[in-house]
This record gives sequence, C-alpha cells and structure tokens, in this order.
Amino acid sequence: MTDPAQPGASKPAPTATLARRLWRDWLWRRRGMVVLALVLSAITAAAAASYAGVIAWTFDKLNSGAADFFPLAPLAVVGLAAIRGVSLYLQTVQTNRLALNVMQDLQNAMFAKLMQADFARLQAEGTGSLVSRFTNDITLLRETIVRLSNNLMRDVLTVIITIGVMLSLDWMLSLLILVVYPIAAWPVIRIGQRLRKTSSQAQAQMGEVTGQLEESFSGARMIKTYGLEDHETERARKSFFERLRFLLKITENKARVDPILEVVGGLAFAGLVAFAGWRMLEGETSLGNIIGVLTGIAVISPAIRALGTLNAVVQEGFAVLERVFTVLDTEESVTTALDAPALDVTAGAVELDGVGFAYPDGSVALNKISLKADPGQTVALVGPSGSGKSTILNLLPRLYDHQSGRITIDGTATSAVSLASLRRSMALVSQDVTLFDDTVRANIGFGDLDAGDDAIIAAAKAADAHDFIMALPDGYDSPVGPRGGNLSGGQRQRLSIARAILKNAPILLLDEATSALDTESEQRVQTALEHLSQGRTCLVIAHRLSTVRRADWIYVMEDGRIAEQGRHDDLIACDGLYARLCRMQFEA
Ligand SMILES: Nc1ncnc2c1ncn2[C@@H]1O[C@H](COP(=O)(O)OP(=O)(O)OP(=O)(O)O)[C@@H](O)[C@H]1O
Repeated sequence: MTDPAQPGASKPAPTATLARRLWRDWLWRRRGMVVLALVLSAITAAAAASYAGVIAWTFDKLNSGAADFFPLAPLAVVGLAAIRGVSLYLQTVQTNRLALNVMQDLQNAMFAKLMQADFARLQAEGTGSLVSRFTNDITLLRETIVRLSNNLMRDVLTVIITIGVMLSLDWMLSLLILVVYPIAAWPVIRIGQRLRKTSSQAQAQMGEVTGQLEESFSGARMIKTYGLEDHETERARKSFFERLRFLLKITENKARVDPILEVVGGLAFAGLVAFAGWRMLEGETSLGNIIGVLTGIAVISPAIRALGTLNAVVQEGFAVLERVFTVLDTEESVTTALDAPALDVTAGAVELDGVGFAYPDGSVALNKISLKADPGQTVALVGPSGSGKSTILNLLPRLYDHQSGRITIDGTATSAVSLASLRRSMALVSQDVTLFDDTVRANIGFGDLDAGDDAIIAAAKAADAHDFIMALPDGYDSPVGPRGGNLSGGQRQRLSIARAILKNAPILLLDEATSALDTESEQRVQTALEHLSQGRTCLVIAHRLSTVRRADWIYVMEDGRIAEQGRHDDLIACDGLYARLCRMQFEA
C-alpha cells in the first residue's frame, strides 16, 4: 500500500524551480486582478498626461485672442482632475489588494515548505531567524510589493504617455529632457546595488537579534538565578549597536537619492529654460508648447522621483525575495520515493545494524552501532553525556538520516517506507515537553487529530492526568498558557504522556527527564510512563535506577559506540563502565 500524504516524499525532478512555478501559477490565477490594475493604472496615467496637452492648447488659444474659449479651460482641468482622482483611488486599492495577495501566497508557501523542511535545517537556522522570515522579511517584502505595484504600473505609464504628449508639442525641447534624465538614473542605480547588499546583511542580523532576544526572555529564570542580567544587557547592547550600524548605512544610502535627483533636476530645468527661450525668440515654437512641455515635466517629475527611490526599495525587497525563494527552492534531503509503501508494524522489532552517523557539521556521533529491541521489550540506553544516546532516538523517526548500516522495523528498512507511516509508528516523549498555547484537550488531542472526547479523557486517565485536569478552572477547556506555563513541570510531562498514549504507536522513544520533580510528582509520572510502555517496544534514554532495573536489556554507550550490554545485575557484576556510571549517576 502506498502512502501519498507523506512529508519528505521526493517528487519527480522539477522543470522549473518551485518559486518560479508558484509565480507562474499565481499570475494565471489572478489574471483578472492584474488586468484590472493595469487598466486603472493606464486611465490614471492618461489623465495625468492629458494636463500637458490641455494646458498647451489653452495657452495657444488665449495667446491667439480666443477669449470666449476661456471658461472651457478650467472646466477641462477640473474634469481631468476628477477622472484622475477616481481612477487613482480605484487603482491604489486594486494594486494593494494584488500585492497583499502575493504576500499571503508567499507566506503560506514558505511556512508550508519550512514545516516540511529537514529537521537538521530547522535546527541549524534557529528559531529567531525562522521567525524573522515571517516578521521582518515579510513586512519588508509587503512594502516593496505595494510600492512596486503602485508606482511601477502607474508611474511608468504616466512617464511614457506624458513624454509622448511632450514630443508631440515640441520634440526638440522634450529630447533635451530625455537626455538629461537618464544621467540622473546612473548614480541612483549604483546606490540601489549597494543598498541591496547592506539590506541583506541587515536582515540576517535581525534574525540573530530576534533569536538572542528570545533566549534572553525565555531564559529569564536562569538569568536571574545566575545573576546574568548585566551580561545579557551587554550582549543585547552589542547587537543593538550592530543593528544601528546597518540601519545607518541603509539610511545614508537612501538619503543620497533625493539630493542627487534634486541637483540633476535643477540643472535640467535651467538648461530647458535657456533652450526654450532661445527657440521661442527664434519663432520655432509657441508659448503654449513651452508651457505644455513644462507642465509635462511637472507631471513626470514626481513619477520619476518615485521611480528613482523605487529602485532602492526594490533592491531591498529583492534581497528578501532571494531569501524567500531560497527557502522555497531548497530540496529536502530526508526523502522517500513518492510510491514508497507504508510501514506495516506487525510486532514492533527495532534493530540497528552497523549504523554510522555524523552531524552536518562533520562531528561523528555514532560509529558502527548495532542494537536491537525485541517486540514489547524495554531497552535502556545509558552512557555519559555526548555518547550518542539522543542521536539514536533522532535516527529512528528519520529526523536525520544515518550514513551507513541499516535501521529496520520488523525487518523493513526505515528508509524504504513512507516517512509519514514511519513517524506514525513511533511516539516520542522527551524531557523538554512541547505544549502549544491552546487548551488541555487540544494539547492531548495532537496525539490523534481524529480522536473524540472519550479517547482523550481515557488517555488522560491512563497518564494519571485526569484528576488535575478536572481541578483546573475550565477542566479540559483550560488554556495551558504559552509553552504550558500555567502548569507545573510534572503536569506538563503527564500531558505529553497522555498525548503519546492517545497516539497509540507500537514503538515508544522515551528520553527520561533529568530535572528533578518532587517525589509525588515523579511517582505519578513514573506510573504514567509504565502505563504508556505496556505492550510497546520501548527505547529509553535512562536516567533512573528503577528504569534500568526494569529494562529487558541495557546498552551502555561511550563515544558513539556500544561499550557494554546486558541486564542490570550482570553489568554491575562486571564492574565496568556501567557499574561506574551507576555509582555516579543513579545511586547518588
Ligand atoms: N545538532 C548537532 N550538530 C552537531 N553535533 C551534534 C548535534 N547534536 C549532537 N551532536 C554531537 O553528537 C554527539 C552525540 O550527541 P548526543 O546528543 O547523541 O549525546 P547524548 O548521549 O544524548 O548526550 P546527553 O546525555 O548529554 O543528552 C556529541 O558529541 C554532540 O556534541
């Protein structure tokens, strides 16, 4: 049986990058919106450009003494202003709607992609930096897209149509302007390029700052008890200073744009006045034409100015877009074939055979590890810190892929089955409990999203959590608070055990809590864990004497290898590493 709804299923080689496909699909789906925005932009631009023609016509008529024409001129201007006002409003709303839709699509695509991303990648990037992608990056991108769609369509059209009108009035004068304006663009483009680089660095640094702030606030207990307030303040001060440096650099670059445009604009205007005066004295152009061309400049100047600064904004936005597209186009490395069969756990035998693994940074964590847990057995992993115990628990649900050897469940290689089915077959109960800021019911319910109330309550009873839940103000509907902050450590652990019971997976991966709970709490957690491990194959990183005594088999790890194995009494009798660890770790 194949299992199509699986994370990490490798798809056929794409013909275009995901980002490009997304963009194409998006344009096609929203073609109506795009066309409407373009039409409204064109009307707005045409209304603006018409000012030059109307003014030229009016002054030439007045100059020729057609006094009866006079009331028509202001009426024409008012009419144009009204058309422009209405179309400007509609166009602004339409282009903003368009931009916000792009943003939402990108946000959704990026979040969905990151949810499917390799665990290694999420670990390496860090929470702060990931969050910053959705806060800073997306905000910056929204500003860019809004500016881009507002200014690019409308202003480019305004410039093109107005220049057309100006050329028809006096092509020589107009050409002079067309020669001078591009000269202004060159330094602006250079500034934009520099800005893009700085902006990219500033975004990355913002991610670091966010991560650091999170650490400082979430570690408040440790910071206070260790008296690290000054140290943290100093660390934050350095990051804020670094941020200031980047922002100042960006501000300086942006601030250069307007003065450059001002000076070049002034020069152009002076040249124009001199040239126009000379042509008029020579009788080669009319007063109406000159005033019309000047009106044209007045119309295109703000548009060109907006386009000039737009370049800087766009460069900034491109830096962000590059980061977003990199996320979208990164291929996962933990994958299975699309038609990979679902894992069928018949008994629950877990086996590692000569497994070797090094983390992405090259540090070797496991060296030819062979171990097995027979169906229904509890196998304990014991060893000094850094010996590779957690790594084994990471490899079983394929959070990371081993590089050599074989990992099998009931004889089937974990790499040959769908990731979703593999992960469905295991429940992980870790010492750092993850609770979402939701109700007690929802937090247990994550074990099985289809479970009804009865199943949730039964799981809570088996985890010895029902009584304390009923004592909460709203029972199962009580919020657990951010990170489960409304509950005690033991209560949080019992909720996570209830969640695992509800998941009802045949294989249990358990990382026993090292942090001390009070005796009563610990006893309750222990009882809950005993319920949970009944009838399941259980691999446990053991920190308690009672666990190792009860275990069917113990693997003692050292430097990524199995140093000893056996049952508790036999290993104690050998008086080797295990006996030493027992004396230090458990009996203390
Ligand atoms: N994400 C990671 N990136 C790089 N190296 C890592 C990573 N996680 C663990 N390691 C390294 O792999 C080795 C095994 O670590 P592991 O966490 O499996 O040990 P452990 O026995 O579970 O330790 P502890 O009891 O302290 O949790 C260690 O040398 C550790 O430094």
